Amino acid sequence: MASDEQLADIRRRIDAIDNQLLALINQRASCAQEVAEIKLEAARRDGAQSKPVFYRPEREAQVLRAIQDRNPGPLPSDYVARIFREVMSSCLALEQPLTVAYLGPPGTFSQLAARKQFGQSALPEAHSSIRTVFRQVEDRHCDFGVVPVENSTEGMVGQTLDCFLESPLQIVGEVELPIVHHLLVSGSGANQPIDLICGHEQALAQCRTWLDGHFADVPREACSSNGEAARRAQQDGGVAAIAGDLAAETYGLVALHEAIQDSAYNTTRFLVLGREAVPPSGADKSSILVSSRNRPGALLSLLRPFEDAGVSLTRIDSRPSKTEKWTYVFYIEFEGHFADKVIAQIMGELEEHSILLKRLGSFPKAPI
Ligand SMILES: O=C(O)C(=O)C[C@]1(C(=O)O)C=C[C@@H](O)C=C1
Repeated sequence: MASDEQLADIRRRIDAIDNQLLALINQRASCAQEVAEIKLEAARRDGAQSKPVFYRPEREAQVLRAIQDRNPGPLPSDYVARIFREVMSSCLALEQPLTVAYLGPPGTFSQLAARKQFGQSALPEAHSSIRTVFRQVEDRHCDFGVVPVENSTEGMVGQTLDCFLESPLQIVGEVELPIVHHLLVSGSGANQPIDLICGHEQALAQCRTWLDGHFADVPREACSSNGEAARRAQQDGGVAAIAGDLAAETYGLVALHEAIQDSAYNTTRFLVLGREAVPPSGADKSSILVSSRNRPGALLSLLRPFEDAGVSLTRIDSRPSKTEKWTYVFYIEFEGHFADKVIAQIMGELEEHSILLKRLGSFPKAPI
């Protein structure tokens, strides 16, 4: 068979498969609509004042894990999972379009994290501070929120932990993003000398060695976000921004130098904020804020129950309590769900040793 005919034959097969996919995806969407009806009916029966929560992070995590486990290839499992994330995002939009507050302006890694968690069919809303993202969800202006919590090179984001101290919100998910920074300039500034480099303070820190090696004499200025730095570069050809692909796309910038972060493993974790607790998904983490009286062995008494029960801690950090001098609140993240018997026992023991114990939420481990 001549190659033209071979090509035409394969394309006919692809068309036939696409038709099947189209029919199946729409059948799936109809099922999601039926699920929505059942959720609405249940809420009416319970006399709920507000709309039911259609988004089920634990169910989405289970679907994505099952898809990855069963994937026969040749597509890699994380590609397949991303496709199914989008399918669920579209199905959910038929049930209820979600609004998601994130740390803006448009083009930040927080926006990218929101997209990774909720897909393209959610409605992202940029907000100017981490505190405002919390408030948007607390006041029901947005359904969910996405905020950064830690970076692999720069550590914890203190502001996020401080907000949890005062907020009734729950952690309902986590998102991990590899952070790749570029040195971006406006198209018109590509041949112009750079007289200022802007970036979020964490971005500047994450690229410090590279900047010292390549632009030691150019002043650096910290901005409120990478998106804001990109906006500055768009307006002024002499300004270069440190930001990622989404910022380049959003503000029409070009990369003078790509992937300038000092660590190849530079990763940021984000937390997804919601108003309701998430049931177990089968592979979960939980977070608490806990504080004990300032006495010898205090931290040990908070950690021992985890060790005795053989529960792995995935993160521990401290913040000044802000109520008393030299007292600290510990942010502890661990494997398991508050509904697990062993975790409930640990919480019981911690209650005895602590002066503050706040459960921030149990949530599915990031499936992709
Ligand atoms: O199973 C549900 O509760 C659904 O609403 C269906 C579905 C899906 O498309 O699979 C859609 C949205 C939810 O976040 C979880 C799953």
